[in-house]
Order: sequence, then C-alpha cells, then structure tokens
Amino acid sequence: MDSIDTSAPPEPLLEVHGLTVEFRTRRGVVRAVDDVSFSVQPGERLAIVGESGSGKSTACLAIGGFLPPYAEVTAESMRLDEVDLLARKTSRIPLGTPHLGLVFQDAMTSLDPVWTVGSQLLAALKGKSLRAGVKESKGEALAEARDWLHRVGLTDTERVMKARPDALSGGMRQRVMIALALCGGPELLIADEPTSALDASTSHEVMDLMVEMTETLGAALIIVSHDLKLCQEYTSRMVVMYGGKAVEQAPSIDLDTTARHPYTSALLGCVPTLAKRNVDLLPIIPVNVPRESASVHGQCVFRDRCEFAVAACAVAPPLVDVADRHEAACWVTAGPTDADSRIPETVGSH
Ligand SMILES: Nc1ncnc2c1ncn2[C@@H]1O[C@H](COP(=O)(O)OP(=O)(O)OP(=O)(O)O)[C@@H](O)[C@H]1O
Repeated sequence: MDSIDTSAPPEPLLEVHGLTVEFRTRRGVVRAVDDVSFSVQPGERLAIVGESGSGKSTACLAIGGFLPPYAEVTAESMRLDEVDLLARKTSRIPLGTPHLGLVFQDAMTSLDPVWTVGSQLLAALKGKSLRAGVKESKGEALAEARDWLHRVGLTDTERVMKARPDALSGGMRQRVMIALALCGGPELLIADEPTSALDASTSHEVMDLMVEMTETLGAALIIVSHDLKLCQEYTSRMVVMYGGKAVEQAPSIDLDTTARHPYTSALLGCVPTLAKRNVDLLPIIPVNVPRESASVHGQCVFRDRCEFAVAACAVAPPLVDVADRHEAACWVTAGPTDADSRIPETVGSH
C-alpha cells in the first residue's frame, strides 16, 4: 500500500496578509494597494501581473521598505522568513541585505550615476561583511566584486569596474543591478519590470540570468511585469492585480484555461498573436460604468468606450492616453462568471 505523506507543507518564505498602501496626496488619498494577500515558498518563482497603475510596484516597494514616508502601509501581517516586515524601524533597507534583493525597471536611475560600478559593488559587499561580522581585505573584496561581474556575464571586468553606469549599455546596467541585488545572498529577489527597458533578445538573456542565478543561490524570485507571456514562461504561479486588488492567483502554466476573473481573461485576450493582427477591438469586460464618473476635467479619456478600454489599457498603450489613464475615475464593477469567494465583486478602478 502506498504510504500517505503526512508531512506539513513547507513554511512560506514570504507571507503577506491584507496589505494596504495609501498615499496622502494634495488631491486626496490614493489607495494603491487594497487588502492584498499572497505568499511565496522558498525557491519559488512568482509573477505579479497587471496593467500600469494596478499597484504591483507599490506592493513590492512596501515589502522592500522603499516607500516614501507619506505612504501609509498597513497589513494583518507581513513576514519574510523570521523577519516581521511591519516592525522594521527604518523605512529603507539597503540593496543586498541577507533576506531581500531588488532589481528595478530602469537601472540607469536606480544605480548611482556618480559612483563607478566597482565602488557600488564594493559598498554592497562591505555591507554584507559587516552584517556577517567578517573582515574582508581590499584585495579579497575586489576579487569578489570581479567574480560577481563574471557571474552575471560581464567579461570585461576591469573596464566595467571602472565605468560609471552611463558608460554601459542597458543590458550591461541591468546585469550590474542583478549582481548588486544578489551579492548579499538574499533569500528573495524582487525584480520590478526588469526587462521593460530592454529589447526582446536582451530581455530573455536577463530573465534567463535571474532564473539561473536565483536557482543557484536557492533564492525565491518575484517578477513584476505586465508581460503575461514572459511571466508564463519563467514563473510557476501568478498573482493578477487590478485596481490595487489581487483579483486572481493561479498556476502560470494553466492560466489560459483556468482564468476565472473577467479581468484575467481580458488580459490574456490582449496578448498580441499573429492570429489577432487584424483585430481592431480588444476583449471586453462586461461592465457597468456610471457615465458621470467616467468624466475627467469634463472629458472622459475613454469617451463612451470605457468597457473595452478597461482591457485595452492593459497592453495597448496607443489606444488610450497613458498620462490620462491614471486620472480616469471610472469605477467599474464586474461580477465574476463563476461565483467564487476568492474573487471580489468589485474589481476596482482604472
Ligand atoms: N509615490 C506616490 N504618490 C502618490 N501616488 C502614487 C505613488 N506611487 C504610486 N502611486 C499611485 O499608486 C497607484 C499604483 O501605482 P504602481 O506604480 O504601484 O502601479 P504599477 O502596477 O506598478 O504600475 P506600473 O506598471 O506603471 O509601474 C497608481 O495610481 C499610482 O499613481
């Protein structure tokens, strides 16, 4: 007779329960993240997907402790390994902390423009040595910095060490960011739109590199992106965000067939394919949009086509004015096709 595995499932590495983030602005309170819960297992690769403005980056910045002081972060609990992230004393944690590494969208603005790559790597390695209570000689630290550049695929290490970020290509800068984020030996790497500033082939190289390196280190990876196909290829599970809420969580590979929320289906329907090259209209989420609230400064950016703009704004920026998209106060309610308690009836605003 087959034995039944009674061992308890592994403890999640990251657990987020009821995360809410509000920004107090001159124009009022913006609830960017609304009661979001998810977890990440050790070594797991999770994607957080959704259109621009859905709250993906804000949720990750809250986890990393990188939000500005005027952001109000509340949660039932938020824990990374043994660390209570809500109890952090400072609002900032340096890159390369033992638990968490971050790779941002635009390495040009994330790297220090004045310091050389070598100085930035040496500073991160010094932080790691201090935390571990070990003393590394300058020669050892230089050798380790060069080794990290090698590991992320940068071969001309002497030149790269002495270069400032503006002297490197976009792909090289992103590799430097990955080296900086990983050199502290994090258990979790969060990559926020790590490839959006790169061309298609460099994007795949950078994604392959992050996956390979996190696997080698045994670290978990959260990829934040609006590129569903890329996330399906590289992650095992997805959290779909819409209007600040996590409206769906599903295995990445099955998402095409198991998507239950109308927004997820619409997002998937917006992925460009050759078969859809002549299609004018993108998928529609059946919605009930109060016309009066669809007006901003007297003119709705989506005019009388709010219902299809909801889907269109996800992946088709030319169809809507990106700057105005954030301004549109179109509250949209959509009932899920299949009643499911995980799916909130109100899917949010766009
Ligand atoms: N510092 C801030 N102050 C005020 N509002 C903010 C701030 N940062 C983000 N927001 C607002 O919070 C909402 C969520 O933004 P966020 O950047 O998290 O979305 P996103 O899904 O990551 O979008 P993108 O893919 O464009 O980065 C948006 O309405 C945004 O305008």
